[in-house]
Formats: sequence, structure tokens, C-alpha cells
Amino acid sequence: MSDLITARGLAKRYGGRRVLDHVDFRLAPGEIVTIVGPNGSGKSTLLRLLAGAETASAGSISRMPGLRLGYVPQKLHVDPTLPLTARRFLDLPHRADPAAARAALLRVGLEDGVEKTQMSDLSGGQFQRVLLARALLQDPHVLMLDEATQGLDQPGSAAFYRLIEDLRRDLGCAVLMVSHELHVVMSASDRVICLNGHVCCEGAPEHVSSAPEYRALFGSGTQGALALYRHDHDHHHDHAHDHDHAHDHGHHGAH
Ligand SMILES: Nc1ncnc2c1ncn2[C@@H]1O[C@H](COP(=O)(O)OP(=O)(O)OP(=O)(O)O)[C@@H](O)[C@H]1O
Repeated sequence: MSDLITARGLAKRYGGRRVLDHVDFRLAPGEIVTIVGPNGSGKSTLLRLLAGAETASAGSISRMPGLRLGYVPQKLHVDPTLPLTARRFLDLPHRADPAAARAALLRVGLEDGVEKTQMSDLSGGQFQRVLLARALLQDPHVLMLDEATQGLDQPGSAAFYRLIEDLRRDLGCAVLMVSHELHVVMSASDRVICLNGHVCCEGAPEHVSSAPEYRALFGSGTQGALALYRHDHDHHHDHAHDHDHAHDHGHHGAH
């Protein structure tokens, strides 16, 4: 089957500042791909470009005709003084079919009672599940999640990512997510893309290692919990990305 999303040579500049450069990307039906990278490495920007929420400064993106996306944002502030139940939240921005709304809430593991609960009274984990339920209402070919487990504790995150795997299995959707929680997402991902303004490397997260190249990006705090199975480096990372990369961006993926 052909890819859901393909991108070539993506670049993004904000003002004169180059945030992404030379990014190639493809997403096949049903695969779970995780984008990792340091703060400010362009992860959210890449997700927004691929979702069509922002325009690239250079490069091309093609999406399968009729592609449906379900987007779970990084953060969503709901004014606690604003009365808004979880059920009504699912009607934003478009009114949801009542049966579909109920099914989506159940599918993400929320009890019946949650429908009437104010968004501001939900726990962090419940809140994220309501966001996920809203994304499911799109009947998506691709679920995109930007740091969807921020603020959850480790068991909460692990449960959330297990749910994502279940959804992929049951709905057959592809999943593209950004995460800092390498130790949690590695088991759930088919492919990991390591981003730092450009694609440093990508591949199956199948070996646990403490690769020096990985530590150069993430520090040693994660004990090499994520193994990028190849990461051939001939360059230094530069957060400014405002010099020309004279090297070859080798993509050593396990496709
Ligand atoms: N709308 C914008 N206008 C100007 N600069 C922006 C904009 N959006 C992002 N940036 C800048 O682009 C860079 C990459 O941001 P982005 O949010 O994509 O990184 P990230 O890898 O997702 O970071 P984090 O892990 O901290 O969420 C940052 O330096 C950010 O300040």
C-alpha cells in the first residue's frame, strides 16, 4: 500500500532562523513512528507541517487523497471558570454524533460518568484521554500526538501508550508521535526518528544501548534506554542550525 504521508527536503524558517532543514519523511499505513529530539529541535514544528497546520519554507509534502488526521495537542488550556463538560468538549469544533461520542469515550477507557465531568475537574490522564477520544471522532488514518503524556506519571504514560498500541491494532491507523519519554515509547514504536533540526538518524528501536551519539543528544540520564540501532555521525549538533551542513545526512532506517 502506498504511503499516507511523504515529505521531501522540508525546511522551516521562523524569521531568519532555520528550525528544520533537509527533512525527508514517510509514513506507511498502520505504523507507529516516534519523533525524538532535544528541546527546540523542531519536533512539534515537523508535526504541524505534516499535519498541514503550517506551511513549509521549502520542500514538498504529499498526503494520500482524503487522508483523515486525528490530532492530540501538546497542551490545551481550558479555563477552569468556563463550564465545559467532557461530553460538550467533544462537540468542539463540530457537533459529535452522540453514539460516536459515547463510543469514543469508552474506547479510550473512560467511564460513563466522565461525560458529565467538567474538563477542569478531570485528572491529567483522563484529560488526555478525552483529547484522544476527540481525535478518534475523525475516524483517522493517522493519529498525531504531540507530547501527549506530558504531566502524567510513568504508570500513567505507560498505560496511555499501551492504549495507543491497542488503537493501532484495532483501528489499523498509523500513529505519529512526539515524545520525550524514550523508555516508555520505545517498545511501542516501529520506527524512531531522531531529530535535531535535521534527521540525525532513524530506525527500529530494537536494541537497548548507550550509544555515545545518542548520549550526545540526550545526555546519559536515560541510561541508553533507547537504542537507535545505527547512528553514524560525522557532524556536530548545532542548535542554531544556521550554518550549512556540508555532510551527508545518512538515513539508516530499517524500512
Ligand atoms: N511560531 C513560531 N514562531 C517563531 N519561532 C517558533 C515558532 N514555533 C516554534 N518556533 C521555534 O522553533 C524551534 C523549534 O520549536 P519546536 O516547538 O518545533 O521544537 P520541539 O522540538 O517540539 O521542542 P520541545 O521539545 O521543547 O517541545 C524553537 O526554537 C521555537 O522557539
